[in-house]
Amino acid sequence: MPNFGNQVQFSLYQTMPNPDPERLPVVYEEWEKRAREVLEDGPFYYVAGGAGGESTMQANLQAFNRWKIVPRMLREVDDRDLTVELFGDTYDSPLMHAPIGVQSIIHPDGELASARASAEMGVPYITSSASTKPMEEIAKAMGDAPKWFQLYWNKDQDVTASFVKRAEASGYSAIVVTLDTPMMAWREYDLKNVYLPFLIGEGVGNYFTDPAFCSKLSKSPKVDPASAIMHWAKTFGNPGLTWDDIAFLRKHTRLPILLKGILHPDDAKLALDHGVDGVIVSNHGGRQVDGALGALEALPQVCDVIQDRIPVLMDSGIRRGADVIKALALGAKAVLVGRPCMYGLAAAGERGVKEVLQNMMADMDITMALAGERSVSGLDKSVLRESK
Ligand SMILES: Cc1cc2nc3c(=O)[nH]c(=O)nc-3n(C[C@H](O)[C@H](O)[C@H](O)COP(=O)(O)O)c2cc1C
Ligand SMILES: CCCCCCC(=O)C(=O)O
Repeated sequence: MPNFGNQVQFSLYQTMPNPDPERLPVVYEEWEKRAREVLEDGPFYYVAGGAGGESTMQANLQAFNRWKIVPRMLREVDDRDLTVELFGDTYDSPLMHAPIGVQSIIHPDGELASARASAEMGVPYITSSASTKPMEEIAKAMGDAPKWFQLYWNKDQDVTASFVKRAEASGYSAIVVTLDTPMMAWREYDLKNVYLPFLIGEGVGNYFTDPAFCSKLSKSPKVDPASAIMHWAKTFGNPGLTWDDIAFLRKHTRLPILLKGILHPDDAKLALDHGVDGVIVSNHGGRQVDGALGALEALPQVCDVIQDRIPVLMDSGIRRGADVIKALALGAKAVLVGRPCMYGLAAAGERGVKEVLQNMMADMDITMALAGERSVSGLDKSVLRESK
């Protein structure tokens, strides 16, 4: 994909001197502002808010400011390579669409719009267990485009096993197990707004179409949705899980397993000891533990422990191309993009998500070139300096 960034940049400049007044934002803060304009308080703050006083959300952004790029000159950066290899597959770029549930609260097309936009951009889409649309429908909307499945480990092991089986059957090529959400955090805005999407039936699409889940109900979700939601609420989270349970998952799938939510180096070591295939350094976008460290702060230590034996990915705070470059230079193989895509979805549906991903990819490509690097796989710490 040589000069991808410049092509996107020129197509934006081509509208000079009369830019289309309807054109979509380029600036991240303007996407967020657009989302604020179109969404009610409940959904907007569900997306934009974090746990407690949101100090972790702030830490995520501040962590990127602590690292500065030190550009190199005269390094023949005309042809660039954004591709990355993960689990034997080659992806067009190191960007992935983060698993995000309940997207119908943001746009009526919900996950279908995000998945299609990701497919168009060659960005792997990670379908959330808490999607409003069933995982099979999302997979179908994407055709052969790359897709992974994110698992919320249900208290009912039959449901967990069934989700993994359905994901395999519908063409997902990796399982991302999110470990940091055994229960909902203390989210002040949602409590203030008395807003929890699941209680109005959003985010249960995968459960209400699951044979194992439905077999435990006395009436089908269609006949008695309120009881089905109550059953969902009782079984959704699984705070009793331990590292020993990873063996159960390994027994139920041949797909690569990645653990999402790893921040502590000791947990990185345990992940290796338990034979998983990858880890994702993440604090869930500051939505779970208030007062936690920024995800980028945790990345170098996790990478030190992993020592390239399995891929390390990261998310939480990726907003612009430079953030991607910093995360890759500190050892991430790829990054997950979360809230920016959701603001794109709110503002302009599928087109909005595509625009956000395309611009981030272009920005990343140009920033990499200007920093003096030709390929994402060549990025390392030598391009960065830590500012005290
Ligand atoms: C509205 C919303 C819903 C989310 N739903 C899920 C989910 O279902 N599963 C999951 O693993 N992570 C979920 N996440 C966390 C994201 O995958 C990702 O870790 C986070 O958005 C990264 O932070 P950032 O968006 O601030 O960069 C959600 C995040 C948001 C904003
Ligand atoms: C009951 C907790 C559900 C959380 C699912 C969606 C999610 O991960 C989020 O951050 O919101």
